[in-house]
Amino acid sequence: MRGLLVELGASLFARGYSVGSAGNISVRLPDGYLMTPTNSSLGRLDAARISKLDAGWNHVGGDKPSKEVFMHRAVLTARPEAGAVVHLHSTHATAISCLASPGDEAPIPPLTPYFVMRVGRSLPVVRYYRPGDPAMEGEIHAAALGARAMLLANHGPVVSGRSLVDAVYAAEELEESARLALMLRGQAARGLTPAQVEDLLRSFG
Ligand SMILES: O=C(CO)COP(=O)(O)O
Ligand SMILES: [Zn+2]
Repeated sequence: MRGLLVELGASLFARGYSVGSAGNISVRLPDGYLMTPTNSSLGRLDAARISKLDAGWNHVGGDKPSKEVFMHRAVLTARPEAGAVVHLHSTHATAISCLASPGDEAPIPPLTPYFVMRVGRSLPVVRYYRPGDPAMEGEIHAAALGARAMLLANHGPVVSGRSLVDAVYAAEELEESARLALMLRGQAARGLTPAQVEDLLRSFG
């Protein structure tokens, strides 16, 4: 699992989904959690130094965990089926999180099937909190009860998945869908119909 985390972090970084030391990833284990260390670059994670937390979220190994441990705890506690959480500052999803009126439940319309299949029906926007602020935990938990992914206002996306690979795929799909939504702004785009969305959720949800 550590090797996969290093590989996927490097892949996200190489393709520009994260820059500098932005973003963090957590993975649920049978006896606790792995988390990327604070101030680490997703592009250069060291498998041996990845933070280990026990089942009570106490730091028990590796470097000091991400300052966003509350964000990851909120999602993984709200969604027992989730195996991993990916938080990025990917450009287009973050741009949408900065819109004055992003739309509370559908800041990105259902334009393509893979957005619906990987991200789901709703994408709440959680109000701005300073990075690492423990006060965000309650609202993120509440949002995660009804959604696999969310946008943090003026910050970026938080995406969960059944597995680490699923969470990464969903984070990538969210970013590309945000890019499409911005490209199509002001144009007469044809989104998926509610019936098409329901069909996708029934078939792949
Ligand atoms: O994205 C980040 C803060 O929101 C990065 O923080 P960490 O380096 O502590 O993981
Ligand atoms: Zn962040």
